[in-house]
Amino acid sequence: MIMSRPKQLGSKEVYNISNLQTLLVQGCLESSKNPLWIIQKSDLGGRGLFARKRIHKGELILTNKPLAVGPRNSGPEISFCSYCYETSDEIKSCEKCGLLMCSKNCKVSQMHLEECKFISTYWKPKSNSRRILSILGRIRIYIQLFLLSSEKKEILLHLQHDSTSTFQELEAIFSSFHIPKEHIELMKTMHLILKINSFRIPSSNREKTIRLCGLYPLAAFLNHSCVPNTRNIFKNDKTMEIYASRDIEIGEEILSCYTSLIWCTPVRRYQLHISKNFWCKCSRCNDATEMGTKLSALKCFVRECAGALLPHKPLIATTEWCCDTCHAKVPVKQINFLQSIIGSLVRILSEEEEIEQQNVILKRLESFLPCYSYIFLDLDFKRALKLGYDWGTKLKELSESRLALKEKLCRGTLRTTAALGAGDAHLRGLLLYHLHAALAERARRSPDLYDELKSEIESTIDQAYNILQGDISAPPDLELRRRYLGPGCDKSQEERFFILDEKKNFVMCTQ
Ligand SMILES: C[S@@+](CC[C@H](N)C(=O)[O-])C[C@H]1O[C@@H](n2cnc3c(N)ncnc32)[C@H](O)[C@@H]1O
Repeated sequence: MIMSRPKQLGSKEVYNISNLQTLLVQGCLESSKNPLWIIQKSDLGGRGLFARKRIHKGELILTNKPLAVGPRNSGPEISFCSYCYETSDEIKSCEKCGLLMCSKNCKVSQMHLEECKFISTYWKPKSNSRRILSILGRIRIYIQLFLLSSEKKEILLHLQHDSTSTFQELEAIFSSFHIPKEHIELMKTMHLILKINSFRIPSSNREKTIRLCGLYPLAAFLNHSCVPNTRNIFKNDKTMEIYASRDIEIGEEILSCYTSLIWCTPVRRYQLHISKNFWCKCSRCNDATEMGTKLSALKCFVRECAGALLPHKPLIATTEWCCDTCHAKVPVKQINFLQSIIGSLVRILSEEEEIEQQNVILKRLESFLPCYSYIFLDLDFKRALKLGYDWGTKLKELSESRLALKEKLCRGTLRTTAALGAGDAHLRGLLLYHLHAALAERARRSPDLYDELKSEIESTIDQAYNILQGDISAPPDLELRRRYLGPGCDKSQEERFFILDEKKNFVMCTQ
């Protein structure tokens, strides 16, 4: 049970990289014995995974099972099963350990039996109140880490940890349970490791589960880039698969993205600093124009000038901003002030569900922001996905103009993500799916248009399928649409469009 606290990553750990490679290959047995990756020292920071051979776009690079999965820290206090993480009102606590569970299946699972023994032996709740028992479910991720095999624990202790984090989130636990002192110390270490290395697991489309994160021992060695060359897929059993989102050359670092591709440089860098404790220095962060997209831009303050203000030295937080047309310079203080006003408007915008109301706020934002600002891109992306799928209106019920808007938003957002060099990122898969859905709906309404739209209807669903297949958050009818509306289907037009009938589609998707 005793584990020593990992040291800060230093030259000794880098020196031990070949041992680490062996440890990871042996400890992550789900990966092939002849991996496509090798662990090496990275210029970005610490160690990273590098391509041992040329990896082609779409190729599976690695498969990784989590060491532990648990609820993300944030989130509302809702009742959920500590094992399957489904939300339910039918939750009862185990009379031995107090963990809350929804069914006998969860209660008799091997995992619960082991954890139940551990909790009832070492951790005593100070009361049996529901609040305290629900805390136990939220910290099961630590219990899973305590119970790892010695081989897996060794990998865990090689992971980088955040030396600056506080333990505020753990205080509620320490004050609610009698926990041995050495466990408290270990939980603090685990907390630091989880902060830097855990991955958000997307929510499943089928079950109502709470928001989860997982610790993936091999994927934890992937460094970050704001223009990554991989995408992650999470399977139903929470296994992660990493695919190449573009071709990766031999010796090139394999990079993941810890943040949103759509956000602009100052926002991404700040979020990475807060969440993962580093200032990103990747090629996109170092390019003020972000591959020519100018997502960070503000309108120039000089009257009559149609130029855009961009950070002069984007890696320096205090850098002045310069106009790309009249070359006027603006101190960062003024920029920060304006950005805080924009931030308040964006907060109102994100709470507003009505497109008409959103448009009023957008008009105000247009006074400060050029049309290519990331704020409009982010909104376009959300609207493209929600139109016909959320806001209480189904695709079939969308007006002609809203359907055309959905198509336009998908195309515009796809163009910008392509300019960023994001390759076959997850977000491109979603946009292609929604573009396909809008085109197919147009052809369903006007069958005469089918021949004209057919090849794009087919290619968009085919590409979306190749990117999203197998992911727990993929649209439920992805596979069905590809089978009926994708390339190579020999059914008649009428038969192919049969699946757009919602009731039949639903029955077939759940079969
Ligand atoms: C999940 S770990 C990645 C593996 C890590 N390099 C190691 O040696 O264990 C994340 C940490 O790696 C470093 N890192 C990852 N990507 C980076 C980047 N683009 N720029 C600077 N540091 C980065 C940061 O210290 C970050 O907190």
